Amino acid sequence: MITAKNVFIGFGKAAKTLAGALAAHGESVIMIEVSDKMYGGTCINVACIPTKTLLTSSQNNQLGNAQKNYLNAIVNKNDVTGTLRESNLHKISDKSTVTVLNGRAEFESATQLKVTYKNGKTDEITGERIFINTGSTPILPNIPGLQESKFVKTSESLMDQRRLPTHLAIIGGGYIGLEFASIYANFGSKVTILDAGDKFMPRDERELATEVKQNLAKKDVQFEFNTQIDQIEDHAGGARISFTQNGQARQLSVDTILVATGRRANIDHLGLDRAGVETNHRGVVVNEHLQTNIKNIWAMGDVRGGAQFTYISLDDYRIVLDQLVGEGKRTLAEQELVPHVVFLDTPVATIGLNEEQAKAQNVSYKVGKIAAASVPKTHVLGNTTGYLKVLVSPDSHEILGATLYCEDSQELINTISLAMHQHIHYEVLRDQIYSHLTMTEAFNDLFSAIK
Ligand SMILES: Cc1cc2nc3c(=O)[nH]c(=O)nc-3n(C[C@H](O)[C@H](O)[C@H](O)COP(=O)(O)OP(=O)(O)OC[C@H]3O[C@@H](n4cnc5c(N)ncnc54)[C@H](O)[C@@H]3O)c2cc1C
Ligand SMILES: NC(=O)c1ccc[n+]([C@@H]2O[C@H](COP(=O)([O-])OP(=O)(O)OC[C@H]3O[C@@H](n4cnc5c(N)ncnc54)[C@H](O)[C@@H]3O)[C@@H](O)[C@H]2O)c1
Repeated sequence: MITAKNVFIGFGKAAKTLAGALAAHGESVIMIEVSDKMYGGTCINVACIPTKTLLTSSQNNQLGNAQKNYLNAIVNKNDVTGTLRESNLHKISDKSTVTVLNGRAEFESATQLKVTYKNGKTDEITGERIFINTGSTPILPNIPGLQESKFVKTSESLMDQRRLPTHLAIIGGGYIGLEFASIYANFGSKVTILDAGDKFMPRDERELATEVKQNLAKKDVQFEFNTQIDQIEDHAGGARISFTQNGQARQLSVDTILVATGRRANIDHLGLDRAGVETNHRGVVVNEHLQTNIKNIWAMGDVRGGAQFTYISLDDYRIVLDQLVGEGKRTLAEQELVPHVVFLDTPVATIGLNEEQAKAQNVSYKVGKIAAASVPKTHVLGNTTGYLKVLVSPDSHEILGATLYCEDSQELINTISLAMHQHIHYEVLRDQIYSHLTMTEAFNDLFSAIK
């Protein structure tokens, strides 16, 4: 029997950060991670870091042999994730009060876990507090032939494929579908996105969706909406996708298929019923402090069924830490207003209300919009695509929302987020002295354009 005050299931963003903080308070910690290829969690190893590394490589793509460029990028991506995995492991394991166990954890009761190692041996673990941070896993839709096909990949397995697809079909046009479309199109694959929905980027304003779609189409990314996939059949060198679109039967033959139809909480085989932990269709049920119905058990990150982002998992750590060693005031309420970024060649970053939502909700607003091409830095960067748009309240002068489709929008959006959270009047951003030459200086013109 191994005992610690704090036991973590899964080496995710929230777990590793909370484990480090509790160890810094001198508390004992056991971190259980099922895969030695996953120290640091999903983001580091198979999600954010490798996709953004591949995106960067694909943008710096040399002319010449596309397969060679792609293979070099995969090798580089593996180097980056390997380095970060190692440093993430040591950040925790080097602390004197922390033990990292490489095995699969499951509950035996509310205070006891069993860990099963690769060699079949097991250990019994007891913890005063247990934290579930097991992440999420791809949803594989129930399509005949999908599970059996040799050519069907998930985001994780596609990034391990060393052959550049000639024609990549992506089932699902959400975050993963769009980001992978951008990456693989840059490397030279033809890409077709098949989505069940009838709208491109349904959560965003049409003006944005139209521009993004046109720019992806210029890279030979094709879109098929309203599709219902009926079957996938392998043939020599590829697979045939049979689908129905607006009542018509259609087929598409490709050499690789990426399934990107969402992710579900990783709660299978955790023995949550033996601990009495309540779950629902989204994942582990938690209150606004991330406590489950069992007093000594918390759930953080994707597994608790909320928004699936690394920065949300990181904020979950803050909520729990505040309860354990702080004032217990921090709750999920802080997460209601957060930025969203889709990392395309020209990244899309949004927060709060867009103009269509403001109109639909009868919110009074003033709007400022400038073309990305009016920002000098976009010319230096060689990408003048897109626009920057903000909505402000005519009464409070606070920012209601922003839609930024331009170079470095993933960075710019954080300043807008800060201003919104701190209730800063838009004139402050308008009149601020920004360094030159930067994208941030666009705020002078953007907020001056408010009408
Ligand atoms: C392709 C892709 C790209 C993404 N890009 C971004 C992005 O750019 N920005 C962003 O904010 N978010 C992005 N996300 C989402 C982000 O990766 C996740 O929201 C985040 O990693 C979830 O972290 P987590 O803390 O919930 O747990 P995770 O990091 O998922 O960690 C869970 C860990 O638990 C382990 N585990 C599972 N079961 C057990 C068990 N029984 N015993 C022991 N260990 C177990 C797993 O092996 C894993 O290491 C992306 C996701 C994907 C798939
Ligand atoms: N930049 C980022 O922050 C980032 C990047 C990648 C992933 N993520 C996270 O990972 C999560 C999962 O990403 P995702 O792209 O898998 O999910 P998603 O929810 O973003 O998109 C899923 C898409 O699949 C479509 N779909 C569902 N079932 C289908 C079917 N049977 N046939 C055809 N289309 C179908 C949906 O209409 C939707 O457009 C995201 O929600 C996000 O939280 C974040």
